[in-house]
Amino acid sequence: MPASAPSIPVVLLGGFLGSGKTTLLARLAERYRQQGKLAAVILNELGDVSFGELPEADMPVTELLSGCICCSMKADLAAELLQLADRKPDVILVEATGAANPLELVENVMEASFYRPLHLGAAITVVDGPALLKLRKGSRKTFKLLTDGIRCATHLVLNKADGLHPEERVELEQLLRELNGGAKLAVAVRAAVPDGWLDGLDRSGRAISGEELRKLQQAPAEPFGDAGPGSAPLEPHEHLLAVTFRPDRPFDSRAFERLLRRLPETVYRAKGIVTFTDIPSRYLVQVAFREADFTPTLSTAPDAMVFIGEHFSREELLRELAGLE
Ligand SMILES: Nc1nc2c(ncn2[C@@H]2O[C@H](COP(=O)(O)OP(=O)(O)OP(=O)(O)O)[C@@H](O)[C@H]2O)c(=O)[nH]1
Repeated sequence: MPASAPSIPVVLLGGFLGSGKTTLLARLAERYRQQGKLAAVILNELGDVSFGELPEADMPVTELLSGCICCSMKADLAAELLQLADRKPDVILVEATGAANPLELVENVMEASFYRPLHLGAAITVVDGPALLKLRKGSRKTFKLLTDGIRCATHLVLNKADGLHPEERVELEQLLRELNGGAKLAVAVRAAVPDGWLDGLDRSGRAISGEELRKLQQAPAEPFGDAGPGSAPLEPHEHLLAVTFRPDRPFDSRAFERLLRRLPETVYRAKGIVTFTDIPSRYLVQVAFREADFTPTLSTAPDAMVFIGEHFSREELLRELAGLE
């Protein structure tokens, strides 16, 4: 590698399932487009299908499906980063799965930087405010995944502020500052972060150093919550389950909505494309913590839904879904 080769910033977008990573990614991609910069994108999904949630844009987009770039697809991430670096984009945006172990991710990007002129420009963690309030009383492993993500960020977005009471917002801002006082914090609705927050996002100045990373890995327990002490060594996220359903035929929209409302609370995320018998358009369906969004779509991808969560029965869910048809 020539010593003078300009280093390409890698911007990591992490955050728990459904927190708003893709929403932020679309905003960042649009910002770079307006600036006449080439952004390359790596999208990672735990499930084996993707639903084209990014708006059409003239940029290289690579999808890594059926695994997580923090662990099982670590080598795929490295290979993609190296290949993309050879195309010399101005920035590489990497959207992780909502289940990724953030510290592993940071480490994996840093490893790739040994082989090509690239560096970790920023590690953004998007936090779903209302979900964080729920999850701190829930599963310990999931809460730890969330707080690890908050701790290792250079930039934090407290998203879905539209679902927070003012006092909850203050409480969460305080929690985020306690967990990571050094990160640049933005409070946002639909990941609409202020311009100032984005300035210098891809600069090489503030990135996590190896020493900081080691400190994070030894970080002490969470300051509050029912999750209990969190100083145990990093755990994988195998407790999270992803189930894909591919319907053979369209079904009734009302029965589907009823099914979504009946899902266990621990099915944190569901998304997909479906065709209904009683409505003409096909729909992109997004469910995050029981908040459902239906958007008409012109996608030609086949119908499929992915459900991600913990402590739920794959068989029971698939049986209920099959009952819709
Ligand atoms: N109410 C509300 N909904 C939001 C906000 N930001 C995003 N959403 C919705 O939350 C859902 C998930 O948003 P995404 O951007 O797809 O989240 P994600 O983190 O990329 O999701 P995964 O990668 O699947 O984990 C979508 O239905 C969004 O429209 C927000 O600030 N407020």
